Amino acid sequence: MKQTTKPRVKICCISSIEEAKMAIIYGASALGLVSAMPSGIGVISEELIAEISAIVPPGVCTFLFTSKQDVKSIIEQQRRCQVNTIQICDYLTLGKYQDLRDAMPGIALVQVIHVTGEESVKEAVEVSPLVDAILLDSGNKYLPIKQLGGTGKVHNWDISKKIRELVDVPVYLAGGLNSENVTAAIKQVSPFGLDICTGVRTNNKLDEMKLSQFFSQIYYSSFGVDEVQNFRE
Ligand SMILES: O=C(O)c1ccccc1NCC(=O)[C@H](O)[C@H](O)COP(=O)(O)O
Repeated sequence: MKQTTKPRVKICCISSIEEAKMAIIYGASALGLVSAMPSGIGVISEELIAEISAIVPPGVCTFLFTSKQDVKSIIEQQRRCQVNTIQICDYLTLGKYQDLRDAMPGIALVQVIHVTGEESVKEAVEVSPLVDAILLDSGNKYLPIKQLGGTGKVHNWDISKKIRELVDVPVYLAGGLNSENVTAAIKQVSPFGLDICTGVRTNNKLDEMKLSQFFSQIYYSSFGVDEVQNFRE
């Protein structure tokens, strides 16, 4: 996928209608709604996910983060939560992506790849034709208690860049982003989208000042990028 000079922004770990409204006002193009996970601080109930999802205006995507690995449970979860995008944070063990597509036409599928090393490149390239987007994060699904996101940690962006260049679907970059490193992230990886949780929060609550700084930084980062011509070709 070609580089993106002005990335979309997904604000994650949304935990109330007020947080959703704040993120949208500042310019979020997507909201991340985290359902049951083996670890992490961003989890909310499916009832609350459905409530938040219901007030999101057209043009803003609602991502359901799921740790479920079988398609039947994922389909049931989407029906309960009424989101328009499913973010699969682990890998599928029962069923196929096509089963999800058949059961949920119009619902976008995003597969998370936790970037742990060069092996992540193969993983991303193999899964990319089956999904609508890839999200590169810093979790570790091999730990005794899996970490599937919200780590606040940066991974190796050289690998992320390589993945972005090799796959034909949009790539979101996640993991430890904040207003201080986002310019470097955009320059180095040029992802389609940015995903942030910890970097815009204080004591687990969405922090308006950090949110504002993050969006301002992205706005300023998009000036002076000399690859715009490239993108237009
Ligand atoms: O935040 C959590 O508790 C969480 C747990 C398991 C999967 C996802 C989770 N959060 C949502 C995200 O995927 C984050 O937006 C992403 O990992 C980036 O997080 P951060 O490094 O904290 O910005």
